[in-house]
Amino acid sequence: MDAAWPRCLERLEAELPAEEVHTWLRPLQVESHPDGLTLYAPNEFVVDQVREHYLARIRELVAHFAGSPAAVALAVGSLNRAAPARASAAPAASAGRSPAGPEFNGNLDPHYTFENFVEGRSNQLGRAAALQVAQNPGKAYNPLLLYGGSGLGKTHLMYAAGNLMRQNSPGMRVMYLRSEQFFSAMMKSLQEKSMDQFKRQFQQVDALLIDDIQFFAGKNTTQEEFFHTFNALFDGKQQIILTCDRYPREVENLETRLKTRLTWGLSVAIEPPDFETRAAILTAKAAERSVKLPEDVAYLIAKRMRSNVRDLEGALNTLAARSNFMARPITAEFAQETLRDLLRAQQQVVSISNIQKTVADYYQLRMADLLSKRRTRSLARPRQMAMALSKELTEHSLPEIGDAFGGRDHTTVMHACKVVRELREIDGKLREDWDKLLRKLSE
Ligand SMILES: Nc1ncnc2c1ncn2[C@@H]1O[C@H](COP(=O)(O)OP(=O)(O)OP(=O)(O)O)[C@@H](O)[C@H]1O
Repeated sequence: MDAAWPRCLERLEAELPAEEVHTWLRPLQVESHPDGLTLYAPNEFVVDQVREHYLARIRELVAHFAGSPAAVALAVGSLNRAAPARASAAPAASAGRSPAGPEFNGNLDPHYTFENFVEGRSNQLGRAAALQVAQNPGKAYNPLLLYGGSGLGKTHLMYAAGNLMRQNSPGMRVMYLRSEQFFSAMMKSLQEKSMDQFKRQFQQVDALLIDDIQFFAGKNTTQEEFFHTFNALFDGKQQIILTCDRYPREVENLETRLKTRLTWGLSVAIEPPDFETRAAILTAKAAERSVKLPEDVAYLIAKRMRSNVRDLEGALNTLAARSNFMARPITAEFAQETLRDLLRAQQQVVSISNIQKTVADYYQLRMADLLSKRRTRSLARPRQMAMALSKELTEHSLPEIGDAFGGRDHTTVMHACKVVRELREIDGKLREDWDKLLRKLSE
């Protein structure tokens, strides 16, 4: 019976999307008996999801691998200790919360930590804020809201904060939920008239981490419920960490009072990583997976793929798999060949003229002025920005960029890149302009 579960899980991994396995099945702990298994889930949401969507298939597979009929039971709890019956769970005032229940021990992926998060200018603030919160939960910033485009590391930072909180205080009850999970659990509780129980779960946590709250847009009942949950946690000084794909005030169909609450604490933007950070992420991920990725290949991919970190990882995975499969080392040529379509698709996005137009629009200048020989400051700085962006975002050489800017010398372009790089360090406004332009051009 002991071997049945790992084999069953392996089969389910082949049958189901990785995310489902990761969210619902991997957190389960298994206890085998002579006549079957008990699967312990970290909380009731997981029990419900597993029962509803996977239990029948799990039963089939366990019977198959055990070679005999087998009973499969589901329960909230862990191998060491089953959870007390729900009804006896103490309603929680902050100070009087009961000791850590096993129902709060799951759903955080331990793989995502601060150690394996690569820091760069695009995520420096977010990382620092998440670290602060993890070290002083409920005290530093509440709520902490991380916002920004898809695949930029928001969830990674959120997990890292949760994992560090648990590492620092092993009894700490940290609950991670994607907004969809909050929504479906709430709907179910409404149907079953068990809202008290639903609410109690949140009152008992020390930290609640909710991912992708833009999902609440247009769902009024969920927003209402979340609003109350939020207030109760906030009043109890329980830490709240949230992520959103944009600044909450820009999310349509989100109640104003909720938008206000969400930004009460600290809101930090996570920006697309710059070239150096992209290369460092690739190198770190390759090392983590023992993939031999030469520096020039890391630079090649980082230069061309600017959209998000998830795509970078995808490119690395593709390279590693093909290199393994074909028993060929990863070289620049191999990478060009393997990632040809992917790189071409990315490269088409930005041309120098596209950059010039975007910069001219941004600073409300005419193209002709941007490309002219006039050197007034109001023109010179935007021109330097456009040149530096062309170097950052395209494959063109310095002389080619000079040519495209009204026939300027390549040393002028080099100087522009240097000026912009230095100013980005000391001039907040210019840094903001740079980030906004990068974002516009990477969309
Ligand atoms: N700075 C970084 N260092 C290391 N890995 C990173 C970094 N940024 C992102 N990643 C990785 O990129 C992948 C996508 O990140 P994550 O899931 O956190 O993105 P997200 O911003 O939450 O996106 P979404 O809004 O789509 O959920 C993860 O595998 C994560 O580990």
